Amino acid sequence: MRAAYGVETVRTAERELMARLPEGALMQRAAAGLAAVCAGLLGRVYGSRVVLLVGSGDNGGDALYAGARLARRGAGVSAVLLDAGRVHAGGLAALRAAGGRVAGDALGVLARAELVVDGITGIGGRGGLRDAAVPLARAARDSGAVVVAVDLPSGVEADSGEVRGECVRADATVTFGTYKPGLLIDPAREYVGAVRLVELGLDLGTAEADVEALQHADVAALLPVPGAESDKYRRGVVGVVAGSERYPGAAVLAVAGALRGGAGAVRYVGHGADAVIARFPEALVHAGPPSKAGRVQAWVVGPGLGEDADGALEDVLASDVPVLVDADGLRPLAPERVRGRDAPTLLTPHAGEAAALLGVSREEVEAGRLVAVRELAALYGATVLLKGSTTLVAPPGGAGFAVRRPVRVNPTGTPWLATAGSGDVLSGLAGALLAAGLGAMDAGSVAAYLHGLAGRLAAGGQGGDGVLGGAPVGAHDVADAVPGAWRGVVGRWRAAPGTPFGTA
Ligand SMILES: NC(=O)C1=CN([C@@H]2O[C@H](COP(=O)(O)OP(=O)(O)OC[C@H]3O[C@@H](n4cnc5c(N)ncnc54)[C@H](OP(=O)(O)O)[C@@H]3O)[C@@H](O)[C@H]2O)[C@@H](O)CC1
Ligand SMILES: [K+]
Repeated sequence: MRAAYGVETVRTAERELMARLPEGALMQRAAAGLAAVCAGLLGRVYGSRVVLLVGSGDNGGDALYAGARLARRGAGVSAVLLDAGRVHAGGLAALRAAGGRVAGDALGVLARAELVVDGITGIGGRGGLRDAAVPLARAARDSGAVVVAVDLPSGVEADSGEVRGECVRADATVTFGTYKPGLLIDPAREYVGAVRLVELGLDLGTAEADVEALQHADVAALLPVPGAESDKYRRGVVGVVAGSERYPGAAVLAVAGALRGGAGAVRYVGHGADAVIARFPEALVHAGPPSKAGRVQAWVVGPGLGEDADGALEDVLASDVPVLVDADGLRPLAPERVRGRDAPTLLTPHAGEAAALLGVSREEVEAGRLVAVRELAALYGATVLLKGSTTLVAPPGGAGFAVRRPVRVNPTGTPWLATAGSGDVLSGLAGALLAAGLGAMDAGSVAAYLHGLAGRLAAGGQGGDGVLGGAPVGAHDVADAVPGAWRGVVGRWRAAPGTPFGTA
């Protein structure tokens, strides 16, 4: 699990560590790690042209000490000081002693730079870049130099991933001690480039992470694997209420996701039965209502239901099993109806649907995704999966949830997934995992992880770190790629119990 901690937690841990170390030791660790990454990116340090953008706080100090290390190895290092009257004195002295200099013509040195170190602001930055810093951020971007952000790209909000106004666009970010939420969440993540963590020795052991991201090993441990005793009910039967005469395809895609998610069986209820059976003869179809369709261990309700959503939604919410509500199921959804349920509820809106539920604009949700997903989880007392370029999954919040648990951010997304029907596949996938017994947080975040990997596999390219290879795909391609994603995560063949050692 990759964990990201908010600024207050980082500062507390830093204070505790600093009290045990000689003065300045932490900054030297940071600067050494930063200089090493810069040297690696430059390839040849001797004779290179490096420009430091130096703000008035310790972020600027890191840049100056790293610049001193590069200057000692023969780089030509120029510091652009945002406020000559307020600069990290020790760092500036170190740079000068190593042969670096303060630049008079900021835009001139930036135009000739090979590498720019962005030390304008780190975790102390607030409210986007100030006016004096804006032309420097633009010149750094336009110079063609490699831009390395110190701790965070200056201008991003460390705790929320919001970007207010102008912001430095980095090719790489060297962050210290721990990841910060803003490095993992859009829109800020778009400005971060490749992230390198430099360990400082912070003790974050008892602190609660603000944001966490699953990694392959976490997902592999959570994926349900059938044993010899498994039957369809042990694997999980998922009910899918989706599709309509107008949108039968949503039914097919949600059922496809559910089958690929490992469901022991899928019960389909709705107007898309003929289309579902034609594509998936293994599905069990029913005319409805859902409560009369037979035993299920989780429901998925909403994709492509159109105007028919209300009755089926009410019927499903009255059940005592986990329910995933998506798409048209979200429109008529009253918070008290969800809060009153005993079994888990997982809501899976995209930004537009989340905006409608919160009564704000779509732009507001997209600009502040972490805040929006937490608000929805509090309003509904439910787990909320907010779809998007960095899909977030928030645990239920609000009254009765005193402990603030981390929001999960999905690291596997790809822009190729922004295609019609892709969300229907995700719903089916998450529904199957709910039916298999995963909690709503795990079901949502594991489904998002596999779905992202499947999108990348189907497209044939990587969607991360700004590199988008591959080719366009349809949602059905994504569903078809889920087994490959699953195999990739599990990563190794598991011997069936009792298999003699050494046999093929
Ligand atoms: N603590 C540690 O142990 C370690 C910390 N480390 C490093 O310290 C960094 C934190 O340093 P920090 O606390 O000095 O804050 P920092 O990010 O430099 O910014 C504050 C300065 O920026 C200014 N400013 C604010 N907003 C602005 C804006 N929008 N646009 C422009 N300027 C703005 C603000 O000005 P003021 O508001 O005071 O006028 C203030 O002067 C951290 O990210 C890491 O890099 C590492 O060395 C490892 C050890
Ligand atoms: K920075």
